Amino acid sequence: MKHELLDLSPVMPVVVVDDADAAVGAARALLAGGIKVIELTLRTDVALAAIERVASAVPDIVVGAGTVTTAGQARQAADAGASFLVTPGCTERLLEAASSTGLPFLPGVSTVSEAMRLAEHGVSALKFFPAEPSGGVAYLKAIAGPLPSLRFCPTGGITPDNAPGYLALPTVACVGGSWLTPRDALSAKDFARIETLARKAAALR
Ligand SMILES: O=C(O)C(=O)C[C@H](O)[C@H](O)COP(=O)(O)O
Repeated sequence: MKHELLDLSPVMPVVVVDDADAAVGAARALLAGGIKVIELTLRTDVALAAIERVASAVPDIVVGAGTVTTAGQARQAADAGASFLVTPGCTERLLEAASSTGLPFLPGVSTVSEAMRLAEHGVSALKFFPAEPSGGVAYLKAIAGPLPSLRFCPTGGITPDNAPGYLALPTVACVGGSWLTPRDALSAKDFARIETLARKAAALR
């Protein structure tokens, strides 16, 4: 993944959508709040349709696919118009499939060896997942120490309160989190609330 994509916003919103229309509204609200990127997770049946809709209806936001766990999903996300792929972990097959899409790829890692293995394949931007359960800021500091050329997007358990601690690390480009798009706000189509959360998140760095 090109580091520039991670530099678009201090927070990568991780969004679980049940409705493609709500995804479009959420993307517009995030953008209005100053967040220029959105990760739509392939956790629901409508996710691919939502990626397609957001990519065409909100061209100013960079839309990626999250929770990509199989080679088939990597191809489907690319076909739907995703601009990047995020995975919670990585396998040989997934790495191959993601590489063959030509899309920027942000694979999840939580150990030094996983990070080193991906670095051998030329992947230098990594999702640190699950960030808080794995050991948080102190743990990331320790694993990033011997790998100073890598950059991380910690995700999993990140909140507005603990985000600044991660963002202060030189190896952290941005953090990922679902708190900008609460499920109840999405289902109520409360986009004003999402915009307010986005504005606060955009000001984190
Ligand atoms: O779906 C994926 O690919 C994941 O890696 C999991 C998500 O990143 C986390 O669910 C977001 O974590 P929270 O901000 O703690 O809700």
